[in-house]
Amino acid sequence: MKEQLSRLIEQSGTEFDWKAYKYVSEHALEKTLSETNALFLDPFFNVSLHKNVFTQLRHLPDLFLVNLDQEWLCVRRSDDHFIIEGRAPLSQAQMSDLEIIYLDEVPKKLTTHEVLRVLFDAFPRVNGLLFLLAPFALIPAFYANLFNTRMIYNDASYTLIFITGCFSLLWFTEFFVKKWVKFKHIKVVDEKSIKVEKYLFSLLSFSRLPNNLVKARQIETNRRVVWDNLASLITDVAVFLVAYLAITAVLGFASLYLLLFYLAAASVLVWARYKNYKAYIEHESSQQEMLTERISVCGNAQQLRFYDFESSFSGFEQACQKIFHSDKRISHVNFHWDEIVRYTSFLSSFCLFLVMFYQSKIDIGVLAVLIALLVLNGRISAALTSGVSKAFQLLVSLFHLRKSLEPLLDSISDNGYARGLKIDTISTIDIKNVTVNVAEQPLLRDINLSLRRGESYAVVGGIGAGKSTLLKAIVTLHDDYRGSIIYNSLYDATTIDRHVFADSVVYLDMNSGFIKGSLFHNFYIRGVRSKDRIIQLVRSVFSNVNVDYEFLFKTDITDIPMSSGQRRKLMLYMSINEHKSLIILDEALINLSPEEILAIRKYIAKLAPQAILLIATHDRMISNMMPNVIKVENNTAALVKSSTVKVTVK
Ligand SMILES: Nc1ncnc2c1ncn2[C@@H]1O[C@H](COP(=O)(O)OP(=O)(O)OP(=O)(O)O)[C@@H](O)[C@H]1O
Repeated sequence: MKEQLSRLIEQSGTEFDWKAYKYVSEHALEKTLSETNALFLDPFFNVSLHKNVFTQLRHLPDLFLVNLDQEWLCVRRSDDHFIIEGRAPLSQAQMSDLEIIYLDEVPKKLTTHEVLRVLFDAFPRVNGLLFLLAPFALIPAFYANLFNTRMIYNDASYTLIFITGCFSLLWFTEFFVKKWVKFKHIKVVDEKSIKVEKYLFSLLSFSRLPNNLVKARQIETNRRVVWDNLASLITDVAVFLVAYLAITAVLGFASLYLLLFYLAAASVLVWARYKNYKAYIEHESSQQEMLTERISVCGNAQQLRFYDFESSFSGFEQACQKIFHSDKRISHVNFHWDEIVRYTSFLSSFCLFLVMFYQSKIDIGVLAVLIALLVLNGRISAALTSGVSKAFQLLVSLFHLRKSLEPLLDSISDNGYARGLKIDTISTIDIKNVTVNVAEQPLLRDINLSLRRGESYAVVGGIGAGKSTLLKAIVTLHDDYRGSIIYNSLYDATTIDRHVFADSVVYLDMNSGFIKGSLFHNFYIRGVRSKDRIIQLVRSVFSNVNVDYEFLFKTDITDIPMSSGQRRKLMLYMSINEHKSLIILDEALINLSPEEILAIRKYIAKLAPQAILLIATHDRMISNMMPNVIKVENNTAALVKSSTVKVTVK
């Protein structure tokens, strides 16, 4: 059992205290699980093991342990099959009603500061080896000093070749160890990066931030810069220390004068770099603006042809000018920086010569290692300038990380961090004394509505009346409201688990799009998993296309040419299935012919006859077709036509 548990934990990739796990003895299952649960160390998720019997196959997680004939086995889900190592895959029928153990991961509520601390903690420890590699920096110095020895003037050149061979060996050793450290660093960084992405991905749907694409992109680029720059910084500090100690070993007390020079040089370098901190920050923010501008322009590329070119370009041009301006400032900064670096290196040689000049009066022998000291001195000034530069980039990246993380994390609603209540199906929704606010102003007041299973409702009203906002509030996409929205007469909407929404709710509006990936993937993530059904539905949408393996599983959905109607129809078919008990279509039937609308309606009635169906529409045909009508007007919403109760409208 313990072995299988460790396989499950290992395969999940979560962080775990393996050392302490050694001492967990196998007791009764529940006790083993609770002792194991105490050992999860994941910085981003609260992880816990659970035992359960899943009656609904679709609720099975992708990775779990199953109790088969008194033996626990690790199972991975692949489409509709369940893969067990060393055994034939199990079918759905074989899986039903079995006891399983699975991992549940709930995102932790972290502040920006805590996320940054996790990023620092995640810095690959293997980079510590770079300190040990620093003495290799002495190789070029020793080698260059060969010219100061008699060996080079020896008649037999093979002595030089032999010595060079020995030095090359050392170089190669350093190269291979460094390469190994680099690969390990990249491997760990990749593993940690995916965790950060998983954390942000799990919270994204709870964010109310309009431009979280730009924020997510900022986090993506800057977290890597932090890890990479820290590694380089370690190398620079180590090389500086080793090379300086080597110089001290030769020059003794006199090396202190050099140290004073390095400290002065470091102060000038820090000043030169950091005085342009603002320029770098501005540069990044104008890059963000440019990205937002490009997204807007590219997203409307075809429309541009019908706009006035000069006026539409002038908006874009302003963003360009802003970025050119900051580019120019950065170029100036870098030009000056390069010159300061060159001059620092020149001055450091001068300083060394000066120290050597006086030191040679005390000990003439130091001149024998002049070349070695020159090389070491060069390494020190290179490490100094590179160190200051890396530390600067680190600081800039941390600034951007903070600036992106803060608004993103602040915008996450609290239910993103909690496991809510699980309900099998949504049978009623009661909206009680609800006042919905938009931009902190009441938009809809005192709404009281009861939505019942199997009933269909049209939601009508003028443009901007608040139909979409009301529908969003029902499915917790809009949470600025007073009053309560109660599911199944008992549970407040905000306390319902996200899995319930994924499993039981369809929410489509005009902006709903496909997720990058194959057609099959798009059906799969929306809960339609039977290949036969998918093929049948795809054929009904693309009547002239050969629906083969390539089309279904390989071609990216964004590369499939389709009309607006086909897009809309496909989206509806891939979202509706027999497990849906709440279907919200906010203007999602536009682009469809009356026949198609009727067909969709029948499809819903056939697959999910007990679902609560809400259709927000301006289309009279659709609202006339619906047995119940909710009218949103005069800052409130009320049922104006009902299949069960006669409603009188004043
Ligand atoms: N995120 C938001 N921030 C500020 N105001 C908003 C936001 N979303 C909607 N609104 C405002 O709330 C009001 C209602 O918008 P909503 O989209 O709910 O209307 P609607 O009835 O669905 O309109 P339509 O039929 O045009 O789609 C509008 O005045 C709109 O400007």
